Amino acid sequence: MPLSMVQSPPRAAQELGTVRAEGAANPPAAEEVVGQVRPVRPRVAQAERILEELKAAQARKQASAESDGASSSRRQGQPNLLSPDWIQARLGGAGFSSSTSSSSRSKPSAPRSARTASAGRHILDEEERAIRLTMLEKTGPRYSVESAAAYFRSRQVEVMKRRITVSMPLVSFLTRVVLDYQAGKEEERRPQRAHEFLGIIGELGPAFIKAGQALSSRPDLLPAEYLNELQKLQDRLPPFPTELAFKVIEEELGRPMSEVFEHIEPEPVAAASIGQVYRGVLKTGEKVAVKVQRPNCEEIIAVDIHILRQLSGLLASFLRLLNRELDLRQIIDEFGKLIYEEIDYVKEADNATRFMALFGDLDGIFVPRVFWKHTGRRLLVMEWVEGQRLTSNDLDNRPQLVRTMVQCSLRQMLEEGFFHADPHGGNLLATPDGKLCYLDFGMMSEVNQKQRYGIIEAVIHLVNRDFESLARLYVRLGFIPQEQDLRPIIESLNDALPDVLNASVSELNFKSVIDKLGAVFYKYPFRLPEFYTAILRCLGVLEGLAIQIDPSFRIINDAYPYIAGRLLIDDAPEVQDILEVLLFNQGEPRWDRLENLLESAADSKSYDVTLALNRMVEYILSQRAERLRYKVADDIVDELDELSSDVAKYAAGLLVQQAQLVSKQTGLPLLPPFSFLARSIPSPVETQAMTNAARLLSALRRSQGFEPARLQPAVEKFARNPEGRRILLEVGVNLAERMSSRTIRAIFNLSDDGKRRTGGRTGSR
Ligand SMILES: Nc1ncnc2c1ncn2[C@@H]1O[C@H](COP(=O)(O)OP(=O)(O)OP(=O)(O)O)[C@@H](O)[C@H]1O
Repeated sequence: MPLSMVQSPPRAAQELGTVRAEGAANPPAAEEVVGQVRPVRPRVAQAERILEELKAAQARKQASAESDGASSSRRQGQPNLLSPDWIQARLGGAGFSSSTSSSSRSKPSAPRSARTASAGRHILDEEERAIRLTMLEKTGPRYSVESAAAYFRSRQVEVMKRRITVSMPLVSFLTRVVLDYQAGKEEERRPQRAHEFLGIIGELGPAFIKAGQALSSRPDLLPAEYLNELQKLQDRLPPFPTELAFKVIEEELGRPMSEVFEHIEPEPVAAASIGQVYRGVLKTGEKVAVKVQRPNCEEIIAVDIHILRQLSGLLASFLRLLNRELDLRQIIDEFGKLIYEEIDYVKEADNATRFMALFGDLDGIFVPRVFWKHTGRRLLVMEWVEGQRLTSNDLDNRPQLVRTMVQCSLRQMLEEGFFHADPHGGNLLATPDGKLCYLDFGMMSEVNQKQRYGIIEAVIHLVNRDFESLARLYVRLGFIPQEQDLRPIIESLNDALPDVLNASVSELNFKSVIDKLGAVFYKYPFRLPEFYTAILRCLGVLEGLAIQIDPSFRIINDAYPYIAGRLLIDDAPEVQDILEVLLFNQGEPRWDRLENLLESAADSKSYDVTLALNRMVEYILSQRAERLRYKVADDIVDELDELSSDVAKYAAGLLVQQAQLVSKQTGLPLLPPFSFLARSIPSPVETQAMTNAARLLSALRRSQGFEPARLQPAVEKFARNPEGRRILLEVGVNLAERMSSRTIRAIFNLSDDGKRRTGGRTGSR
């Protein structure tokens, strides 16, 4: 693969950056750019001196705080040592903005909790990050169509050569597919063509490999055969020469490597499309992983995206012949933004720092620390982690590691909304002390609160096979256009999923659900946002990895209890909306679903049943449940009435049975009242109402946080509320009425079959 196809001048990336920063229509000539020197060197010494001062001051501050128990430094008028302003002032302030604004694309600085969360081990990371950012270029590489166009205007010949290399295999491939289509053989030949496509993409270099990987999780764009082939794309390329890597390291450090590293092994431990990783030791003694970007990586990627955009019209006309209408430019631009994030190692370091702050202290999780002081846009220095691959047979705690991995991923996606979107085997290690270590923070994804609720809702509808609600949710989330007729989609979902979902929750294989859903996404005009495809990919990868370790593993087995627990304890209005859709059908309670939810949630560690019951009380008393609560109360009366009658009959039947046994063993006649009861009471059989109640009680008892005493405040709250009192009174009176009428009927031996309710829990099953 001609990686060096576009040989740019040494500072071409900087030039791209210059054009970006200035938004100039005419790019500066390459020679002018080569002459630019970044003001890194003098600042290194200066900033390091400041860092030393800062560390010393920090130590003094801590010591004084420990001795007098107060943060006296502030009171004595000392500056806030962490403030970017202070750092900037010490640097002379020339043209550098504050740490957080110095990179407009960077995530906000790791939250303060980062320091408390990972206290001790990483106390100075944030300060080092702030200092380091003042030394780096203001912004990292940023995807800009205009800047690329301006840059490549003066490099037409190189672009043309690359364009021929790229377009030949792509156009010839698409021609073959169109011919298949016209011959009515496209579906039949799809697996073969998908395989050819994989070969072509793999040969075209980093931008295409990354694009192929991104496409592999886009069921709305490609059929399953292509997705499956593209998922095999190996992000492994032959390593580039170590001398070049060391050159990049020195450029990024702004000084000789020997000033920072005691030693770096000459052979990389891994080489991927964007960079390669070396193992080394810092002068200060720490073992580190040194990730170095391929030389000219930004230009290699920029030219390919530029060419893809140029070819988009032609490619789209091929797709039209296949009856696919796609906005290729928009898709390419989305991809461009993603890949540009990946080639900025400061962004990756930011991700790692943020990830550590959020998850580094969780039980069983390890996140390596970033050495900010030595990290740059093309160089990432991280703590070296000794560990084995998760799939290694030598590990004896693999099932535990899998559970930790799944629980941590769910927490990332559904609680914090910041998740590792590429948790494959190479990015997860098992450490010698039994922890799960995450590596490679280049591909992270974010989900906002609303989207998180959307995911929870989608899983709930899927598990309950409520495809109508699922389709409506997709419209609400903007995956399907508003005007789309939903009936065929609901039908397709129904047709596609019953086989899969007929399995019990514990047998449900997530990959097959994704595949079947994917077929529907492909057939109808779905446009899936990045967060959703990232989640599907992440869950699919997790399940695949987990199954390698434990073939019986089903991700939904761990995910559903977690989601059920979240639903029951979260009091956000969005969650109440989901619960209403789930638990009521046109005002009729669906008790079986509540029961399933409570049962599933019982297996979740992050769920507290007392909290859930309190939430239910609050909900029932709330304004929004006004129309539902009396229906709920009626059903409870039915249920208790039926249950008490069944239990009484069962107990009486049991007594009679025992008496009959004794009479048989002793030869004595059956005495009253047993002789009387034996005529009217059938032998004891556990009824549906009793089974349900037993299941419910057992689920409550096994739930985290179940303590009857803790329920008291909720009960009191209910009883003190006027509406609650009215409901209690109504339940009490109705129940008493039913019971007395039942007793009278029993005494006079009248049948009560006609009185049995038809609705309620058992009735709605
Ligand atoms: N901190 C570390 N400690 C030990 N090994 C590491 C560390 N970081 C990276 N590695 C090794 O280098 C390999 C590649 O690292 P990483 O995944 O970060 O690179 P990449 O270029 O982004 O690759 P890809 O995206 O294909 O996974 C890892 O699979 C691991 O073997």
